[in-house]
Amino acid sequence: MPADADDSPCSISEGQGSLDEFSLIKRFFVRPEIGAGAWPSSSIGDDCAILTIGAVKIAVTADMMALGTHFLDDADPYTVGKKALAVNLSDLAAAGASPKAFFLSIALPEADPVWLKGFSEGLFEAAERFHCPLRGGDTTKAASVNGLPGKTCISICAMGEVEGDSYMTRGGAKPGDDIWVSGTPGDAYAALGSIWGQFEVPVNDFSYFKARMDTPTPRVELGQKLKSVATACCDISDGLVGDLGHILERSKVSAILYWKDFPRSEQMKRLPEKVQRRCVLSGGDDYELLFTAPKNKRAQIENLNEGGAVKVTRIGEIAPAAEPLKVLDQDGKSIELSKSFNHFA
Ligand SMILES: Nc1ncnc2c1ncn2[C@@H]1O[C@H](COP(=O)(O)OP(=O)(O)OP(=O)(O)O)[C@@H](O)[C@H]1O
Ligand SMILES: Cc1ncc(C[n+]2csc(CCOP(=O)(O)O)c2C)c(N)n1
Ligand SMILES: [Mg+2]
Repeated sequence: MPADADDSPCSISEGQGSLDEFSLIKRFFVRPEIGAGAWPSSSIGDDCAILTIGAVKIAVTADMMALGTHFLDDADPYTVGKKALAVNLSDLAAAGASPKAFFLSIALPEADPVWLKGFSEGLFEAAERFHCPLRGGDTTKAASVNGLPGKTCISICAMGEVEGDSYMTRGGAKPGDDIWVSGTPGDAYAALGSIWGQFEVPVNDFSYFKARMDTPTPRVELGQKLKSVATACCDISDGLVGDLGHILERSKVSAILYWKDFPRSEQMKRLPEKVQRRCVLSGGDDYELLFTAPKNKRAQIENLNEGGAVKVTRIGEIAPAAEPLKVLDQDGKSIELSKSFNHFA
């Protein structure tokens, strides 16, 4: 369905006076439209830019990942390659676009054939699975600084086909809409938080959580099915509540979420309640889809769970903008929220 485009030049939230990830984008990179003759697109702030090229629209996204910031320093190269493409395809999924091409730019401290073999195998496994060929890119050396080796940094730009006006953005959620999420968010952070020593997970469950962190499945097929019913959609990279905040801001609405309704993996349910809330609500690295849809689409959306590769679950509803975003526990009390991921907060 045609999504509501937000044409204001500055629609990314600015943090509380500080220069966090989103306030720096807004302050330094969001500009009024200058492109006479350029391919039109709505303002920066969605998972993908939807570019109109004559009668055709394409979805374009770019995601950079660095060892140490997005991957543990000793991450297995196969995992790095596979996840690097998967997170870009996840942005295409959030737009309901079908992957068609990607470009790879990579900075390497050294030309290590063992690392490159593993990386390229992971990368092309994801490319083949989603029929998305590599069409170009750039390769440079990550120079050492003050005697310290440079860090591997990967930037991928992925492009997808949009069918007519059928695509999703973060704008378009309306008061009264249901809020849905795919899969079981929080699992990836259960691995990362335990590696960082913030909490413990049962030894037998760690490999499940680690696999969810290392090998997210971009919900490309689900995105295609949702584009005709959802009013807004995003993927969850920073954390569910933080990413929902982007939908709320773009759509100029608020939301109430019901913690008792949140889908949780069996492994997640074995963790203490406080840890579950931290992981599921604000963990990040989930690459599940978070979307809104009118109540009269419930049966149609629930039908997707018949034979679909991933379940979708209703977790709340969209409220008028005047209300603050709330997550309520089973007694109707507001849950205190941790911050979702933000590179400079
Ligand atoms: N340096 C930049 N210049 C222009 N636009 C940017 C820049 N950095 C981010 N953006 C845009 O700002 C918005 C938020 O960026 P962000 O990387 O958080 O995207 P996201 O989809 O929320 O996260 P992810 O990429 O992890 O899925 C997106 O629309 C993105 O295209
Ligand atoms: C070593 C290490 N530290 C932290 C994280 C978590 N993490 C990094 S970036 C990000 C949000 C998405 O990134 P972006 O906004 O750049 O697309 C998250 C959840 C990780 N996976 N590995
Ligand atoms: Mg995204």
